[in-house]
Amino acid sequence: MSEISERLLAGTSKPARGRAVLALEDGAVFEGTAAGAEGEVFGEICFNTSLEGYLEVITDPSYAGQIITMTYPQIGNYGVNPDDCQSDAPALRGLVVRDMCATPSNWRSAMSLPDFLARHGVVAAEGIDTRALVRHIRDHGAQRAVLSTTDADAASLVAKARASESIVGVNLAATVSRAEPAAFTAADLPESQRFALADPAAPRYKVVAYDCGAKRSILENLVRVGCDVTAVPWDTPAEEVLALNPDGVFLSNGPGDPEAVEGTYRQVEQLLGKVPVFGICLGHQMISKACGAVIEKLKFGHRGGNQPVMNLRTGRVEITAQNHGFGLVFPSLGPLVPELSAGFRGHEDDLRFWAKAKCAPVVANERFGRIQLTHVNLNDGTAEGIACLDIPAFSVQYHPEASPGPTDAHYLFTAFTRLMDGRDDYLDIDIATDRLGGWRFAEDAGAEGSVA
Ligand SMILES: NC(=O)CC[C@H](N)C(=O)O
Repeated sequence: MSEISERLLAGTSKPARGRAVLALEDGAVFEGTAAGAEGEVFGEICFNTSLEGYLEVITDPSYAGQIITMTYPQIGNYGVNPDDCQSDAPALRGLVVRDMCATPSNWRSAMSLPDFLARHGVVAAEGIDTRALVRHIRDHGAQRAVLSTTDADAASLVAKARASESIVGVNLAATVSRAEPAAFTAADLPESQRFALADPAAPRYKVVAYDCGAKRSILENLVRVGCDVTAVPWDTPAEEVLALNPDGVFLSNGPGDPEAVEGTYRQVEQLLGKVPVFGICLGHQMISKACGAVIEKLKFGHRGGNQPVMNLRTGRVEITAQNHGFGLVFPSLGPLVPELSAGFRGHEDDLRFWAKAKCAPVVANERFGRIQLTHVNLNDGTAEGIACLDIPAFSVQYHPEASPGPTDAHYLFTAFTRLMDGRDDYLDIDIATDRLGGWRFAEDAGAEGSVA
């Protein structure tokens, strides 16, 4: 068993029993039964709509500071497999489900989910009316909350939620980054996934990855498309990164408020234009911040595996995995360039305008030249991706690595390799030939770049 798997499975704590109560700052209270560690935790209450993949959600460092409820009612059915984990410990503060399964049935499972949560100190509740809770969050927005197995008094808990710290303005990336640089190579790919995944491409690109709480599967996908990855701490000075002479720099996902991660985006300002850059989620927000953009807090965010996104350059729609609570305000990047923005009438708040206009609009950014809006969320018209046209850099707000979720957007990893190859058409990949890239049967489909 790998060192990481051992750490993930260590411990002997048993799940708490008895009542568990969730209280929100607006006074809403939900009662259930304890299904994880004993204790009392504070965090932002959010929901995730994935039908499966609870383990990837629980161990995704981007959930630091949050209490997550799953809309899918049965959680834990297939147990805990360390190879699916996205980091070596859960980062979220608490978990709320309708029905927790304590007796999983799955040949890959090493233990039950309640045992796993108890061992890692994650407070959890089951038996909560999660449909009511999710509707409440949708109507009233994400907010501060407390989940407790030690205090069952509603008034006391609501007061505690109101007195708790907001995640806004807090640098949570620093809490889940790494202390030292480390290589991530083909040797780090989990053995047990070989039955489904193609062998990685031979390493051709030296990539430095800013680790602001990177999901393992992102690093794995970079390796699979031929990157030799060195993961570095979130605030590594740009000069140190450039001294490594990389072919490209990758900016990872990460938790919390991007405004507070100044130690990363100040470095990105120095890197843009000097080396090809690709960012995912928080990484996309870091590129946006480096370009001087405004980032807004979304009402309740996008978390799940069924978010439709249109690639405005190709007109293709991808079903994507997402996890973010903040988003780029695209118009804040600069004024539109009329001759590159067909149907131009000025900036539109609802970016679905550009989907209807069949146009990927371009703005003139003061710092880095022309920037194109490449991807739009079709549910709510928010920005999901940008590409710099005068320097080699692009980013997406969503998760091409999925884990959990659909693999339609895998082509973006291939696109990064094409960017490092110096190709102007790096983003114009037909997802029909690359959407399964990396999976073993993709070899037959002729997936580009992702198989050896
Ligand atoms: N998954 C991520 O990288 C999350 C990005 C950021 N912390 C947000 O919530 O918007």
